[in-house]
Amino acid sequence: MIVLAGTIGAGKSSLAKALGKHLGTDVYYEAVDNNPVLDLYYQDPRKYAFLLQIYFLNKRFESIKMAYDQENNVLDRSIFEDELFLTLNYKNGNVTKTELEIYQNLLSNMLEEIEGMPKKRPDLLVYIDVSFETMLSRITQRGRSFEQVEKQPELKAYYQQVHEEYPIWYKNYNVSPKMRIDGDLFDFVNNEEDLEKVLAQVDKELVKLQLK
Ligand SMILES: Nc1ncnc2c1ncn2[C@@H]1O[C@H](COP(=O)(O)OP(=O)(O)OP(=O)(O)O)[C@@H](O)[C@H]1O
Ligand SMILES: Nc1nc(=O)c2ncn([C@H]3C[C@H](O)[C@@H](CO)O3)c2[nH]1
Repeated sequence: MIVLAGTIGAGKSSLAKALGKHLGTDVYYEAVDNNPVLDLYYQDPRKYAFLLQIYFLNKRFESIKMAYDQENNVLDRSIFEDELFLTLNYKNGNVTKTELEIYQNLLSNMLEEIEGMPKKRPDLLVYIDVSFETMLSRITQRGRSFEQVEKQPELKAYYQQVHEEYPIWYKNYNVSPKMRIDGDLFDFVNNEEDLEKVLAQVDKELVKLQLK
């Protein structure tokens, strides 16, 4: 199991798709399309932050259970990143202390369930690192309406916070082997050569871990 990690718009879904094709495995995407809470959250984070956290956590757990039934697969964003968003929402006053504690308790219960599963943790976490400028331009380019800074200028400060938290989160992540991909340097979406280079980096790591 390979999991993709990284800030909003880093390229997780894009690389997950390419890795799935390259390795011939299924890909479990993050629940964004048909998510009934995400656009509400962007309109009113104070009202919807807790509900969105619960929604994502539940979906993430669902994907993990399905993914664990198969030998090989790729997951778009890890369950371990959810707390980063939760903590930020707490810092920003969007979730209360009680909500924070209830969520953390639920998360640790869910992680205990995962510990009981045959495959306890990912084989490899692939972290896509991008600059703040790249993050913003990718969000603009992708064009999900509720994420646009042009419409809601205050989102820029939130994106800055998310971007600042990610390197700290990655540094502290120690659940599985991990590797970093430079998402500024490699255009693995439009440039075939870059994609080959990135896939080769992942393959090299898989060989090192005796997974390929
Ligand atoms: N390395 C790259 N080079 C050029 N464009 C990229 C790269 N990675 C992603 N993109 C583009 O950036 C946008 C965001 O990519 P993607 O949806 O894969 O990000 P994500 O990390 O899954 O985002 P989110 O966390 O919001 O779901 C898309 O338009 C995609 O085509
Ligand atoms: N608040 C919050 N908590 C989460 O756990 C979480 N996971 C993803 N997202 C947002 C980021 C992108 O807009 C979009 C796609 O990644 O969904 C989240 N937002």
